[in-house]
Amino acid sequence: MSTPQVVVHRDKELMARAAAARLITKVVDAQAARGSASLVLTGGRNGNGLLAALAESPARDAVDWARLDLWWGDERFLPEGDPERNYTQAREALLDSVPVDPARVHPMAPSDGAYETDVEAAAAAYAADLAAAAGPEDHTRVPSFDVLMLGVGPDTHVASLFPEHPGTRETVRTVIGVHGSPKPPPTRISLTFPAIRSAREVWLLAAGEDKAGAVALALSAPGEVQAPASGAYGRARTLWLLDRPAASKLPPELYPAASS
Ligand SMILES: O=C1O[C@H](COP(=O)(O)O)[C@@H](O)[C@H](O)[C@H]1O
Repeated sequence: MSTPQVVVHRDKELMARAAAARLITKVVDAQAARGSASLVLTGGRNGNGLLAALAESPARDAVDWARLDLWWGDERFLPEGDPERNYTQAREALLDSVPVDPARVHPMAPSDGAYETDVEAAAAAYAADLAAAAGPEDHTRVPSFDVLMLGVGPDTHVASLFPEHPGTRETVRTVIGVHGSPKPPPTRISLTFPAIRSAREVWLLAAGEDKAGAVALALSAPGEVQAPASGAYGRARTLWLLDRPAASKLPPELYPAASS
């Protein structure tokens, strides 16, 4: 478990641009060191803001897009192409404008796909895909993602792990079907904490005043069942990327004055 580090940017636009620059460097370094890189994408406003900033960055051409594996932290279980699907939004924000290798892009199943409306089967299939991609060096049933990104909801949810929901107590499965989500749509697929914690780095993204309470609560370590964002950490690094409004309720010792 890595101790959370907090970086605060002036506003959400700067946060998205800085996070995109950070991500490009990370991917380029991983590709230089290991030949390829793997990322887990998040849905939500901040995750999509980062992808849009990446699409606009001239430095995006430094990434070898064909040597990048892309996974998702969660998905809204909706038909293929639905505008609310995290995959659809990621395509619009970035993926349709960069030369990714389709065989290395791993969206979670839609509700009209191979598993139809059986969300448990769809979750099990994703877990099997992750297990197949994990090498012996990973020592777990999921690959050692270079960076796993998570948007933080105003209720402290991450991926589709909501406060007090059964998914927050899952210790065996790496991917679960989520039923009765308090945020629409009610049916979702989500990585669990065991999968999230296998990442080298976990980055939590939060911008806006409506996230301030969630950020302060999660970083005061109340427990992952009550505040799921507090249970998301990476093996080597856990990074909270915030804008000033989202950081506004943090205690001063956690608010690094030097960040801009
Ligand atoms: O529904 C979801 O919400 C969270 C947070 O979204 P935000 O718009 O409040 O930033 C997101 O991280 C998750 O992937 C998504 O499915």
